[in-house]
Amino acid sequence: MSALREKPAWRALTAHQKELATRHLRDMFAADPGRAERYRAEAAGWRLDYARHRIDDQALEQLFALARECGLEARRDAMFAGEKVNTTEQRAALHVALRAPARKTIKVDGENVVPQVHEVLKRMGTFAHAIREGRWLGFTGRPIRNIVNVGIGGSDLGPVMAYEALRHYSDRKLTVRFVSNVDYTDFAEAVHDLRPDETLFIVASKTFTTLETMTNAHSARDWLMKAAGGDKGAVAKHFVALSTNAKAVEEFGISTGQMYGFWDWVGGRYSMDSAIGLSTMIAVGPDAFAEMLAGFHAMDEHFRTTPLERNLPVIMGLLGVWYTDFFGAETQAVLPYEQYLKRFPAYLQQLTMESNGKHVTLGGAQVDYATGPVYWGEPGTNGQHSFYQLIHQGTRLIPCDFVGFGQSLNPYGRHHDLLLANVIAQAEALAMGKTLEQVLAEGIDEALAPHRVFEGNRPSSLLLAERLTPHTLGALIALYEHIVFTQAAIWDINPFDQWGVELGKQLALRVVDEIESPRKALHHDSATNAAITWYRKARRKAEEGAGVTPSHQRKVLVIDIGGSHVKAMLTGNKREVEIKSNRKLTPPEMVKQLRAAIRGWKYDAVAVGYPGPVIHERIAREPYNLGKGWVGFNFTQAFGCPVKIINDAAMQALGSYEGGRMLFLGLGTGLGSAFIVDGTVEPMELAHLPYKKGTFEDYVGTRGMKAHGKKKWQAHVFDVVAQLQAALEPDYVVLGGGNVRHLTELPTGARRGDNHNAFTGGFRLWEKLT
Ligand SMILES: O=P(O)(O)OC[C@H]1O[C@](O)(CO)[C@@H](O)[C@@H]1O
Repeated sequence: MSALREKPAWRALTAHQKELATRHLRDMFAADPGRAERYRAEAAGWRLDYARHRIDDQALEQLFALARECGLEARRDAMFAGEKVNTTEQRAALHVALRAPARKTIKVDGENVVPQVHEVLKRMGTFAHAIREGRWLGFTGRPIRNIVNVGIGGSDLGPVMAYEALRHYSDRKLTVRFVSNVDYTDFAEAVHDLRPDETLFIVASKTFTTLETMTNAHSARDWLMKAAGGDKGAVAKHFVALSTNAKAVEEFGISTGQMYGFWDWVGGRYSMDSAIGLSTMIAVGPDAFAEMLAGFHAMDEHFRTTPLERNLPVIMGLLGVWYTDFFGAETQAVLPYEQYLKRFPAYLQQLTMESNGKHVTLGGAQVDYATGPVYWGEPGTNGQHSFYQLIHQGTRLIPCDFVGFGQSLNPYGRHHDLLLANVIAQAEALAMGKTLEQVLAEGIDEALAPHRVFEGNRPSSLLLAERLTPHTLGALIALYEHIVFTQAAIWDINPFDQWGVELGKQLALRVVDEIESPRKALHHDSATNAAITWYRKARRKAEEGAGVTPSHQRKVLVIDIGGSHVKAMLTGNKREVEIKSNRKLTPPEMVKQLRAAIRGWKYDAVAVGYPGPVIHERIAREPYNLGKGWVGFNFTQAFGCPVKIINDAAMQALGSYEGGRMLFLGLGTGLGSAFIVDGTVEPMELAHLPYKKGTFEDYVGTRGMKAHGKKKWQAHVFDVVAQLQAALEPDYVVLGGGNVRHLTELPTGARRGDNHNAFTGGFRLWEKLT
């Protein structure tokens, strides 16, 4: 049995629950006139009424004892002190530092992080003012009016929720939208009525690698480029990034001057008050954003300093544990009676379920008790006409959190009275119910009476604040963050990691590759294989319907760009065409000359092997041995058909690939490299790794051959291959590139490549449908 179940308080609670399970809230209220007053607590503008819970003083005492036995206070203090409480990622979880006043000191690894936080907030404020005052201009000189936040999970849900919640306070001249889903419909609908020259994209991603966000960000850039006629300068005016990954942001083409950073000690779902909140700040202004942070901080301080017995997050967290572990409740409903909070339940789903959906303890042991419940909800009163039936008369116990405000932000007639009357009445109806006697006394027919009975005894919290303001919103969010923390402390789980999202992500990458390579054999379970096969067919049908050439009939023009020549070949055509290249060759010039050289060739798609880094099929850096203008060049427009770009070594590697784990090394002027594992190509930049007194390239590139002579060069090639074999453990190595012909023999485990394989690689690239 787990240590938790052995704790005295846990045992006492188990016993006491048996007693309380038989008692009705009706009776508890009747027997205890002071109940409502005693079971009420306040903090940071919020009033928590928890009298309608199936508890008594003894249950509460034991719950607080449990919290103490589980070391809640020490765990909380460790979090606030910047200790690495996220143990599986060896990180602090210091979202509380994001809203700490400038005078505070909070250290991570000995460094006070509060000044950095305020530095970023200041920069965000300057930028937000520039947008709000119409001083930030788009590529045609028109002011930015549209803000599109591109992010997902914590980089979307928090900003959307806060924008919706604070819409009343927002600048109505601005249009603020959010794109998260990899479904292109999300993007298409978000921008369909927007002018590109008035639109700012905020690419929000902690890691800047998230598939959905990067896919949408690239589509956003294409959308802008199309309108800006390929003018790359437009990116600087229309894109900012919110991230911890400066390198990836730069590779995408956003300068660090337009990046607002945060830190690895901010978890994605705890980040809406970091730079990730830029869209919120632009919408409501830096002052209101600061007010929201003050609300967060007020609740943080309450959680940090108030005794457990009067501590809102602790009380609510423990009540959640009470129902989850002692009453077997599976879910928790959150029901805001405030239309502006319509996205609050969705936001809470990530906060609570990504945090506490865990099955092992901090020490890695399987738990033998239930952890995080399913959070769900909708704004009232809408839910009343939908799922409340089940809460009132169904067979499940569903604790509810009702949220309401004393004043409406849009007062009119009786609307707010009706709204508040409903939330109060729902809490009462759930707790008190209606007995058979009461039903019969109303003159209801006996046969019908059982259908009209409400068992009652359904628990709920009623959270009330005077008015929805940035401050009360901040405090409300912090309240739930700390509820989650309290529960994690009891359950002895890590609320700050999210390994559970990884497997699906990995498999999706494998499946997408199989979908796009329709000839690839499938080795999943039979149901997965059948689903992929079904979709491959649907996809082909859609392509045929859209008049797109199906992959098996497609004619591909492959272009292999090198420092001295650009070579091209067409599907089904053995003839290779080449033009000269040099240090001045620009992409428009190359396209012009090449088109002249291949006049009469008909193709549906182009594959380009580019001598430099290519990330997500986009050129990431200008080439060393050619002219300028390659980054961001619109090849699709230039060739009038879809174009795929890949690193040149990776293209040759793909053409040389015969399955398994293959390391490819291109021995030429430099050293090209790529690794392919089970069909997935990973371009590499091994050339510049340190080797002897220089780098690999210095010894095995043409320069190395010239400096040391062919014999020594060959010895260096053998040595480099041996080192890489030891490090990467490929099944085989393919040595390609122009200089491979100078090798008199080959290292063990190596095969000779063929430059022609570059073309095969280009054709293979298009075997994957787009
Ligand atoms: O901000 P990022 O790095 O794009 O991540 C987005 C989301 O993806 C997750 O890592 C997993 O779904 C979330 O925790 C996070 O909020």
